[in-house]
Amino acid sequence: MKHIRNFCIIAHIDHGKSTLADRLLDFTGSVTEREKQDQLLDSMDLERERGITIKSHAIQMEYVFKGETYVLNLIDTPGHVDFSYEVSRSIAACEGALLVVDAAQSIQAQTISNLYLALENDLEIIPVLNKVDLPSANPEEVTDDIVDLLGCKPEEVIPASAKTGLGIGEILEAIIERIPSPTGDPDGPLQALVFDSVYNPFRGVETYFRIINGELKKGQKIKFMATGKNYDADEIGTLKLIQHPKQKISTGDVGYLITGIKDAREVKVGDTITLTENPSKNAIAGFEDVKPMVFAGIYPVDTEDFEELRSSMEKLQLNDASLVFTAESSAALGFGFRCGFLGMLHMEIIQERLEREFDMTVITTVPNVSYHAYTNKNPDEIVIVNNPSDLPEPSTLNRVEEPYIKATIITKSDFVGNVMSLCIDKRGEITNQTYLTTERVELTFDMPLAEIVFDFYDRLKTVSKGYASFDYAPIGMRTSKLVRVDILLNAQTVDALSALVHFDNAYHIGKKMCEKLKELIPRQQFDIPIQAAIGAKIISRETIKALRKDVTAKCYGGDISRKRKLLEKQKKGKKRMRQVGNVEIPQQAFMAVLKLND
Ligand SMILES: Nc1nc2c(ncn2[C@@H]2O[C@H](COP(=O)(O)OP(=O)(O)OP(=O)(O)O)[C@@H](O)[C@H]2O)c(=O)[nH]1
Repeated sequence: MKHIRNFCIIAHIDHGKSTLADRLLDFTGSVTEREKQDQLLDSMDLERERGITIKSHAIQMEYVFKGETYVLNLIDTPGHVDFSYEVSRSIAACEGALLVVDAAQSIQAQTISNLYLALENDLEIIPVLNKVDLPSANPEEVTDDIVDLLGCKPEEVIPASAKTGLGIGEILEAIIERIPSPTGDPDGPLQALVFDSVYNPFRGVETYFRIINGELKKGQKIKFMATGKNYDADEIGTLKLIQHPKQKISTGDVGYLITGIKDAREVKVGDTITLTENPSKNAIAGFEDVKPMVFAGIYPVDTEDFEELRSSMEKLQLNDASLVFTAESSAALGFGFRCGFLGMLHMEIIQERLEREFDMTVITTVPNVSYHAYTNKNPDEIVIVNNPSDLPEPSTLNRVEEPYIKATIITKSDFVGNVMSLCIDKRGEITNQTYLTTERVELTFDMPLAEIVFDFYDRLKTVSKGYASFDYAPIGMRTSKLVRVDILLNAQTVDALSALVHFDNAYHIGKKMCEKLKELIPRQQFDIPIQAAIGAKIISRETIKALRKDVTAKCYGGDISRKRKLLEKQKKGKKRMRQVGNVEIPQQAFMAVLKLND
């Protein structure tokens, strides 16, 4: 145990976490030339393309320092706010963290939020000033920022370049000297923290764990404490670039476990593994069942593909336990699924995977958050509203609560005004404003999560010219005055276009929706009225004019009454069309509410 170090790397997106991890692997000789590939840890294709680490993985290195061999377990953490629970569990499996800060960009929102997670878990922080090779690097100033943030000494900050390899030796030395070795009772009952799991189509779910107390031997009967299920530890081992099967894994170490589980949902991140015989009394604190934050409908473009979509979604769920879905039907779109996602990025990933891996063409409806509604009949009973159409009738509605977040934004002082007006426009209430330096300001807001779902990132980028970083954490439900704005096309409500919005914005949003839909829906053979309504009350109207065939074209000369007759006839025809005619709505129209400000 004395020779084990468990650490993670925390950083803002693009500050060089993956590159640094690669350099550490190189330096410790953990990778052979043949295995060398850029960004080794990002194994999913999608991850590599997007250049972000979606799932956390772990890797073991060995390093000889002062004549002794140390085992260094690097636990990789995902870099996006959607996966912050996984970050928190990875952090809980470590004793130390490298805090990587880009020498050109300095501290950003995610640097801070991840740092807080690490400090909550009493991790030893090793600050690394990365990218010092960049011409735009500003090492002195950024070192000062780090010193201010951590209250450390300037000489504790390690200047490095994950690109050139500068400082990597110092970083490894600091990991060994500054990060404490694991503590724990090797003879106690087994307690192993699950910090990640990966689906392998051939071997089933691979569980990654860190042993807090006790030891695990191959073949033992084990129990997952949160799910209460028992399995055999068919294979255990340590994770190098490939898996190394072992007979035993002991206190303080990190490893993988294969039990033949075929469904990712049976292995929950944050769960505690113990032995079926002589189990631990307590589970490790901090387990949460992650709940989806954002919901949207996913429908097959061709209604006949519904069953195929179902089987694709089921397969996706086998390897992504955070995806949830239930069948639903929409009057407008037919049969489909209401899906729950961890956040907007997760939603995009699922949509993309459906299209790439399963060759499905799908329509996604406007994402929304999960609301709590209460009716007058049962004011204490929560009605969960994951779909705007589930909102009880306004007349029976007692109140609605919506999820709120604490948003942290770091920006340049020049943009404080812009960022503030954006956040206030998004129903945010400012709670704090701190000047990190004379140039850089940290703003915190309490904001409805729903407003983040609606085009927040893009607008933040625009108003700050790209100089703002953003992170958030949920802070619970708050009562809000929410109403459902329905959209009627051809006097028929299109349920898939409904949105829950704040009462004060409803008229404005309804009007904009109608205008946007008018742009997006192609003209057809008949007039299409577009209306926005709250309950029975129409609040806005636009009309998509028909592509009118000029029936009078052939009728040159002649008298006016004949022309009129033809026009009357044409009108009648159109009326029939209106009744039976199906308005063709393009996919963008379902997302129109997200793009009202374009
Ligand atoms: N010049 C220079 N570029 C670097 C250095 N370290 C990383 N980069 C570059 O910075 C970009 C982002 O690096 P990544 O390692 O992908 O960043 P990351 O923090 O892992 O990003 P996420 O996984 O998205 O959180 C890449 O283009 C790297 O090549 C460095 O020390 N110097």
